Amino acid sequence: MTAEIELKRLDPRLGSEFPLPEYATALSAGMDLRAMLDQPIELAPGEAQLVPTGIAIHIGNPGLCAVILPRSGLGHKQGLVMGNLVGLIDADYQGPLMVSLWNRGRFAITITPGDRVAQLVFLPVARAVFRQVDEFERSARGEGGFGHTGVR
Ligand SMILES: O=c1ccn([C@H]2C[C@H](O)[C@@H](COP(=O)(O)OP(=O)(O)OP(=O)(O)O)O2)c(=O)[nH]1
Ligand SMILES: [Mg+2]
Repeated sequence: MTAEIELKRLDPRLGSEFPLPEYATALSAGMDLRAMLDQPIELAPGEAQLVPTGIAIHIGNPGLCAVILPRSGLGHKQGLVMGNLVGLIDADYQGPLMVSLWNRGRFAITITPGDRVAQLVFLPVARAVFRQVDEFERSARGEGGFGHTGVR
């Protein structure tokens, strides 16, 4: 499925010095977001900083949202992940798209302007309308949860 999404280029270096976010391969689910910093920053172990991506998007469709996820290489090898674990972009958000970069590792990480630091994934959303009931029709799981099926 493809979806047309409005995008504003907030940083003029995008589309000139650096490409705008794009899918790297035909079937990529995420497109990388760049750290559009004025100068390099160093994230000390444990530190988080809010970094602009240089774009704004307006999804404008109640059936869609976007999430900002770590890149697996940076997240696993360097410990560069999101300070909010996952960023959720509402369909009515029109502000600058920001990434919270958190160094969860043990060594300082330097981020250079234009580095691809996270990825943006568009997802379908179901909007719930709650219907209050007194009892649920019994399901196979019932109230079991939190590991009640064991590990093996
Ligand atoms: O990593 C992120 C997470 C969120 N946002 C923007 C888009 C999102 O629609 C908005 C609000 O996010 P959220 O609802 O998760 O944050 P909140 O703390 O509940 O803020 P608000 O009170 O504005 O809803 O902030 C980002 O730019 N980057
Ligand atoms: Mg909110």
